[in-house]
Amino acid sequence: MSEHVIEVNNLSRHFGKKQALSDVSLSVPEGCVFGLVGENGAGKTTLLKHVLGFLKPQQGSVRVFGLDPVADPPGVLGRIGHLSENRDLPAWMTVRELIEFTRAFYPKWDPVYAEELRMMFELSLNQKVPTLSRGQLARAGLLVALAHRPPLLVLDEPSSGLDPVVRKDILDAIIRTVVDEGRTVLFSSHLLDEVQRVSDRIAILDQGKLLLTSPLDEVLVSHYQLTIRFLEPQPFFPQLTGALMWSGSGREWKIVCNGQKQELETELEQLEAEILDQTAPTLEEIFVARMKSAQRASAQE
Ligand SMILES: Nc1ncnc2c1ncn2[C@@H]1O[C@H](COP(=O)(O)OP(=O)(O)OP(=O)(O)O)[C@@H](O)[C@H]1O
Repeated sequence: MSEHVIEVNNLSRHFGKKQALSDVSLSVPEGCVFGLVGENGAGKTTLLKHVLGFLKPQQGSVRVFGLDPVADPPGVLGRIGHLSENRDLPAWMTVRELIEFTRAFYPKWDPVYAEELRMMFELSLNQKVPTLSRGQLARAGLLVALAHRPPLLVLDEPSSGLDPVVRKDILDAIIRTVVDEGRTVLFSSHLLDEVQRVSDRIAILDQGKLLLTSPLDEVLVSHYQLTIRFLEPQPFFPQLTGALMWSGSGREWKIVCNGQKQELETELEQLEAEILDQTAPTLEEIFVARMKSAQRASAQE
């Protein structure tokens, strides 16, 4: 098997006139937590469905464990723990039946771990699936995704419906345990602080296009935030190399930038502007800056 658990090459997908994915290429190395981020409708679920083999690529290819997930569903799905966006669990079952039913599909099901997770998630065996709250549904979905100790976990918005305490304590613990055991996690999330906390690598999707895919620490060190003061008030923010997003008015502005600082510093000198402060932006600030910059670029096309 290649060292990449998932390889996506030039994947494109449209639904009617809607281009949901456009020439997306990325790879997920073994043993990594890969966070997939993007606004609503960016194409995250569509990408995950291709990884699971639920959608066939219209263009490009997807390989999971070196296999085509559409051609070999047992070879791929049997090794994946999956939490879907809609948590679509069988509505007629109790939690006990859900556990027994799912167990039948997985020879490597670990009943002791399943029980540990059930206790941790405070799920009662006799509760019926339709009566579970959103948070309980997510926890039940996570339980059945995890209890066969799959080498790959694919989680679509795992935090959605979980309260902050559960989210932080349980999700982080699960994700770290999975990776400490050498397994791999691919998850999508809107919660950028969470993605920053747990991910080794990230990808940002914007309207079906891949804006960036990189190790998280590289993303963080290649962006910086400056507070600058001009000699004279500026009616508009001037063009500056690497500036992705700016806010402010008059003489003082805050900017989020990407890339080498040297060129920007020279430009600031020429504009008689001084740097008052430099900080490291959070992933959320970088994400917003990248989206704004992409929107400006597409408005100019
Ligand atoms: N089966 C489908 N039929 C028609 N359009 C679809 C279908 N599935 C997805 N789309 C469209 O493709 C685009 C990408 O959808 P997708 O669900 O992948 O986005 P997402 O990033 O997961 O969004 P969210 O964060 O809201 O879950 C959206 O415009 C969506 O409406």
